Amino acid sequence: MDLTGIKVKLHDMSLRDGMHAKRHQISIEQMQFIAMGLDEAGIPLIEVTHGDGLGGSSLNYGFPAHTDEAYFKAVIPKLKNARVSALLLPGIGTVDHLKMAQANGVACIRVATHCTEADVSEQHIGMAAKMEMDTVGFLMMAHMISAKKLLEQAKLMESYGANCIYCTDSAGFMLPDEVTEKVGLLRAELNPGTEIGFHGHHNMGMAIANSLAAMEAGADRIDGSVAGLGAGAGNTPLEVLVAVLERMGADHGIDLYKIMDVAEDRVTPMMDQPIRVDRDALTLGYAGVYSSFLLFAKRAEQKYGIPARDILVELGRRGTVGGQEDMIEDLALTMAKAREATHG
Ligand SMILES: C[C@H](O)CC(=O)C(=O)O
Ligand SMILES: [Mn+2]
Repeated sequence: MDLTGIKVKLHDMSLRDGMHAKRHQISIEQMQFIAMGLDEAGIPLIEVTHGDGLGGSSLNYGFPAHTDEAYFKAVIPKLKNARVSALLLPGIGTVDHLKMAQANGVACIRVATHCTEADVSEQHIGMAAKMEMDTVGFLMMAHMISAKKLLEQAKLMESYGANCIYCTDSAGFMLPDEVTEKVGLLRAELNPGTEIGFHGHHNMGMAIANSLAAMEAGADRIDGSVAGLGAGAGNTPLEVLVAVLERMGADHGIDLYKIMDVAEDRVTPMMDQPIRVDRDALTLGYAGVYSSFLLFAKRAEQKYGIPARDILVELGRRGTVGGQEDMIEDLALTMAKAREATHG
């Protein structure tokens, strides 16, 4: 693979996808400390939002330590160069959230839908584009449909005004060939001016390889998290990706030692548990399950005595998708009752 001179924009997820791993409890001071480190290392884009996006604060998704608005007000004025993005899932986040984000200095809105539901993004993408924001369409769980179907959904988002479209491997299920096929088709068929992005999870240990495959297939933006802080086994670990890109001679614009230090000195010390491919995280990838279900399944294991792995496998078999977090406890309870009926 030759990525010599290939330009890529790295987008940090530790303060948004990382919120899942921290049960949305990152403090204001931690947010500022990490964001400033990322900025100094040259990361151009930093996502700051509840793990489930603007308006995610709820019983279903989890209540955060602070509001999105409080995080924006604390973080954005501290940044010298980096711009901040916010995630928005239509139905959870509203147009009012979008306006609040822009008023607080958010430059980029990423409108996320399940990969078959791009049509629900029309209002939010249209509004963000009209507000002249960097407007991204983010197609989640992209392993669940064919490349052709993904392209159809991507074209819808592009037609609503998105200037960048993401292929999102929410379950960390994809292998490099699938990434090549999907990102390659988006690159070939979308408008040449539309950027392409890839968001990976490390559940099968493939996040770096998949990100490289995405770049080779034409992706302009790659998501990752420092020290991998993110849902499941985490996102593409940014400091590792930067080291690999450095070796390959790609044009990434990041200071390698500074990003390593952010990972080691700022992010790792605040992890509640090691972010690694443990058997449950591996099951997410293997069974194609939404990464943010991991901690819900682990909690259900504690409560009902059903192994998280069994719960996750069943969630995968049922084809559950983001937004169905309430199903996890329901399923664990059903499985516990069935087990009791069988074993007495
Ligand atoms: C709301 C999800 O956490 C978005 C995401 O990062 C993914 O689908 O992956
Ligand atoms: Mn993610």
